[in-house]
Amino acid sequence: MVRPDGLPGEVPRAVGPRLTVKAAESSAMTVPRLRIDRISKTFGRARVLREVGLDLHPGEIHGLIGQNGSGKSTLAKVLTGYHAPDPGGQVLVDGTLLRLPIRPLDARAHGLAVVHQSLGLVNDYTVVENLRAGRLRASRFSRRIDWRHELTEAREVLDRFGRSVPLEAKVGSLPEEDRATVAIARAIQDAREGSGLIIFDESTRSLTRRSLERFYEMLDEVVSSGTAALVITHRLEEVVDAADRVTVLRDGCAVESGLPTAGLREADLAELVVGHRAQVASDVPTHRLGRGPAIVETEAVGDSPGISGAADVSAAHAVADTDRSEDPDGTAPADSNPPADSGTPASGTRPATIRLSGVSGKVLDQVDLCIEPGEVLGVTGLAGSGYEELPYLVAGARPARAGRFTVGSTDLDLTELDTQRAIAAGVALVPEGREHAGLAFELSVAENIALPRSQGHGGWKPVNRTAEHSMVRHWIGALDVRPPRPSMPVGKLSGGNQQKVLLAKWLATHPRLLALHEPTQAVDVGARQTIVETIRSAAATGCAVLVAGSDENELALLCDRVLVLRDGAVAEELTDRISPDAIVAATFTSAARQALRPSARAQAEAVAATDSDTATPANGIDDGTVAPDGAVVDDHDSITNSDTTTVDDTASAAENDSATSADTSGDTDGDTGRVERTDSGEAPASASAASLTGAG
Ligand SMILES: Nc1ncnc2c1ncn2[C@@H]1O[C@H](COP(=O)(O)OP(=O)(O)OP(=O)(O)O)[C@@H](O)[C@H]1O
Repeated sequence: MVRPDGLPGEVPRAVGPRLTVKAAESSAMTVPRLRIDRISKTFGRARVLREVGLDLHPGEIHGLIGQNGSGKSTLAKVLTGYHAPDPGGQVLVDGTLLRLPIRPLDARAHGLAVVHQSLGLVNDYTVVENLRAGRLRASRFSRRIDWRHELTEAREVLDRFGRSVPLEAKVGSLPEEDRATVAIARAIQDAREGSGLIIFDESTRSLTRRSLERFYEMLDEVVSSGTAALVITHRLEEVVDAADRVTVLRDGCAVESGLPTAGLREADLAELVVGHRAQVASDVPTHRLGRGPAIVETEAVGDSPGISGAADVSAAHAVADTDRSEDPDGTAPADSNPPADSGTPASGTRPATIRLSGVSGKVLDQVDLCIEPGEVLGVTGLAGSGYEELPYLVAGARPARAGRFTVGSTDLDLTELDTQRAIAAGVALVPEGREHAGLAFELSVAENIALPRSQGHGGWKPVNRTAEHSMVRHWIGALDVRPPRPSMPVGKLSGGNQQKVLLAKWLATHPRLLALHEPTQAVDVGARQTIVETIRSAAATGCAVLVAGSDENELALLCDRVLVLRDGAVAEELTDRISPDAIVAATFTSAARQALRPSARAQAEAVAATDSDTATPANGIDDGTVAPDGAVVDDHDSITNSDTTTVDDTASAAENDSATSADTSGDTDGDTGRVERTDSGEAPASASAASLTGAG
């Protein structure tokens, strides 16, 4: 069937409203909470948003999806005033036209909150400081901050999440899931009943299944008062399950705007995202290689001295020796850098089984496992079960209490392993949290990819620029990094493209063991396929791959074998029929995944059933089929915390930033020698302000 809009694929089915009753009533009766009309944005000569239009209704959860680099984060940043849009567009909140570029104070006054992809936390601040920044109150008498009160407030906010995050820990020392929890909780605490809207830019990406379910429970509560939410995500299942409607960006254009999600499947959304049929987890064949060695497990949960943060992982890897001169049997891949770096290991590599024995960390206790060359082994479990530690322990990035790493005649004591030795032995670690542990954002794509190979044992090695250039080009091509410009600062790439660079950086070392933590986080459905294929190609050349992940879809796509951990030990091994459902069942020891937003789904299905003959058109929801009474409209007065002492005025910092972000400075394109005009105001005035505004 040919679509009227000329796009590939079938016309999406107009399957009737899947809105919650309140959202549907509101949409029929009220002005949109947010209306974006013809918003465009150009960086230099690249137009990354093209006349985007989108309505967000009171009480709805609206998904925003699209390929990496399609402009989702840019749109979110336009809405907070971080970017000035091109002239010509409009943004209205509850019918009120906002001045463009949006002033952060205006955004705030209209109840517009954003959790940016980078989470916007200050790593050196504690959890309570991050949660309460901008809201801290001084005692009336002493004029000092009442920390007891602040702790109570912060605890209450986190309790809603049902996740215990240490309130006085520095945020930089927390695992990604806790960091995401803090950022989301901070936005949700500001939600004002019946008004405002919250934008979540890929903020759920590091939430494990339970936390995701809890997140949507909370969000459901928040939107049921009339607040609206825009959820930017690559997890299509999240959109199908939890969003009322969805907007799809492709190359900066809204190819669908406000499409009801009722009746849509992940595959439909994938097709809309990439423009053609793409593989999703439900397409994965249920048979798998299933060639795992026997597993030995033990029970008790151990304790160990504190784990050093992952923040130093990248730097340590970067300065580590890549000569592998400590490799006693000479089986480690050589540090060759062939011009046509095809991804095959250097000659002389003899694939050998990797044996990990008695591995104990903070949670892991005496775990034994083997990974065959060419095998992709997944490890998963509930948060805190220990699976997240494994990649870091084998890469020397966190201290092990005990354990050995054996491959060929190389036998390493994990308690003495550091990142330099691990790299020398052919272990590459792709950590979670690329922002603070994986990439140097100010450096170019080429510099990041070349970093692990650029330093030798005891000093700098001469660099063969030609070989390096072709190696970098090879990996940019293999992983389809967009735009394919080696000279582009990594910080200016979209999140998914940054993830591809991170992977390229370590694949380029031709590791013998590639240890990955959440490797397809924040990548779109098409890029996920590319990454999966690239990892499998590395495996096909003899690399052993260890994937620690919480995303059952990713594990099902990628792995030959999956180990499910509980309480620091291997509890189950899946060797065949590795489907997302099988992984979830083994992880939660329950039969099925819970729906993310069961109440809304039930309501939507009921509405869809009764109104099936008056189906909603694909391009809008105002079909007048829903009874008008009970619509939720709330007036929203601007908030000014005049009676509170503010320690950090994030809004004004962001405003300061947006004032300077009017496309004035040049970004030199090293490939062409051209100077391109780009947004100069990317870095807000101070690091803390940048973090707190969250953009970047
Ligand atoms: N400050 C900037 N200067 C130049 N180009 C930029 C800048 N910020 C973003 N871009 C480019 O704009 C395009 C859209 O990026 P954006 O981050 O909005 O994509 P996205 O849809 O959020 O992608 P992802 O899903 O990977 O996060 C990308 O090509 C990106 O490289």
